[in-house]
Amino acid sequence: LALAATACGSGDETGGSKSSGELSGTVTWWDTSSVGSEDKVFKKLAEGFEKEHPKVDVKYVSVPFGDAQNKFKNAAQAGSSAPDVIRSEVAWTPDFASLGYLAPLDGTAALKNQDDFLPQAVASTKYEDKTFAVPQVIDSMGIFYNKKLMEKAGVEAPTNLAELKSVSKKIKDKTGKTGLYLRGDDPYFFLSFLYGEGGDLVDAESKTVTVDKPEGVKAFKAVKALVEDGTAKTDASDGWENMMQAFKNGDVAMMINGPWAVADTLTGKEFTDKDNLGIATVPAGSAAHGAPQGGHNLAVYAGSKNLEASYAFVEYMTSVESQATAAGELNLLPTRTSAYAKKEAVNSEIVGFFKPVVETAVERPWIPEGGSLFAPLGIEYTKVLTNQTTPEKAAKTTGDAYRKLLKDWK
Ligand SMILES: C[C@H]1O[C@H](O[C@H]2[C@H](O)[C@@H](O)[C@@H](O[C@H]3[C@H](O)[C@@H](O)[C@@H](O[C@H]4[C@H](O)[C@@H](O)[C@@H](O)O[C@@H]4CO)O[C@@H]3CO)O[C@@H]2CO)[C@H](O)[C@H](O)[C@@H]1N[C@H]1C[C@@H](CO)[C@H](O)[C@@H](O)[C@@H]1O
Repeated sequence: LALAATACGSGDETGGSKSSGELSGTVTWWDTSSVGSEDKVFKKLAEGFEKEHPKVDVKYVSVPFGDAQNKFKNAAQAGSSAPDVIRSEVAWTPDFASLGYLAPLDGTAALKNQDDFLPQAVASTKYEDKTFAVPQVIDSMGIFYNKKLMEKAGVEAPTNLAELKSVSKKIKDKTGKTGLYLRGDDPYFFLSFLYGEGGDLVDAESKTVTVDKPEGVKAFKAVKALVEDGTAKTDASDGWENMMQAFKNGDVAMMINGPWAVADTLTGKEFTDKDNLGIATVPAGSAAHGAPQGGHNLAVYAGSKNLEASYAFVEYMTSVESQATAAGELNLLPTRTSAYAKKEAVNSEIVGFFKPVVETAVERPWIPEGGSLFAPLGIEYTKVLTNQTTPEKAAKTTGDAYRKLLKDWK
């Protein structure tokens, strides 16, 4: 497969699979999973596919989550160097599908036992009644806590914002540590507070922007107060690194995060005994209680020259067995109902905790613009947390930006 090795596209030179039915050629796969923890497991799964299809060469390419969406759009638009398969985050999928960059999968080998998938995971793979991706992982958020630190302070995991404040005060008094690390450079970490005040970014049903309603202002006030009263610490940049270091080193007792953070968390000195990691549902706000739905799908590039092998690869990587492996080795949540019955998933406390959480996670509008709502929100969210704007202005500015993005929405 020397040719395949040089193929930067989708195995044009090898022309893909022969009609003989035996799959062959190259499948280039852009994987956005975390390097150093998740990527090892997914690479190994891809090698398993190659063993089953010795004439197929999977070219594994690790692409950082923050770069992949635009990198794929640019490559697909240029019609060259786009991968055959992309790990497409739930909000990217309708965006790519609306641009015609994804192969419809209905009736192909990529889609097996479709009704085995969780309906809320399937939702982000549909566009104009066609299926453009296969759900790989689903996730939501919870409050991670350091049991030893909590015990030392004589406190339990907080169930609402008032308790979050009082628990953090006791932690500070008894251990000198800050209660919560609140990620300030990624607005996804604001959503559970927005839902907690009974708010949301938009209401897709009625095509109404809702982030600038009173509930949105209250949510911005709530997170501002957490930082101002010392309950939480935050950063305007390098939030992921700072949050993970602070929690892994025991500099903070709690962080709000998701299953994708577990593998990395367990490498922290505070969690060599993994039983020291506790996870509870996010704290409720003054009006409601909710966590966002996230996750990733596998999609096939519409211009792939090796569709058959790509379909088979996607099916393999989203199969019950592959999902059980990801659950067992990385505590990631399957998107197939049947995978939750596999022993790897049953034996994962984290999967057991998050299953009901993802089942009740707040649905997001799977519209092409859905992902674009985060950039303007992120700017205002970070400015609120660093005292560069007021909650009222942040809500209004974000709402105005949304109405420019979402034509004819109220
Ligand atoms: C700003 C971005 O807003 C949105 O993203 C939302 C997202 O929709 C939310 O769902 C949520 O994602 C969860 C995610 O569900 C959750 O699984 C986890 O992901 C783990 C993986 O699990 C882990 O394996 C590993 O990969 O690492 C992943 C990340 O840790 O955590 C994610 C949240 O971090 O939150 C995202 C917002 O962050 C847009 O969609 C864009 O992404 C946009 N960025 C663009 C911006 C363009 C220029 O403006 C720039 O030019 C473009 O190139 C950039 O793409």
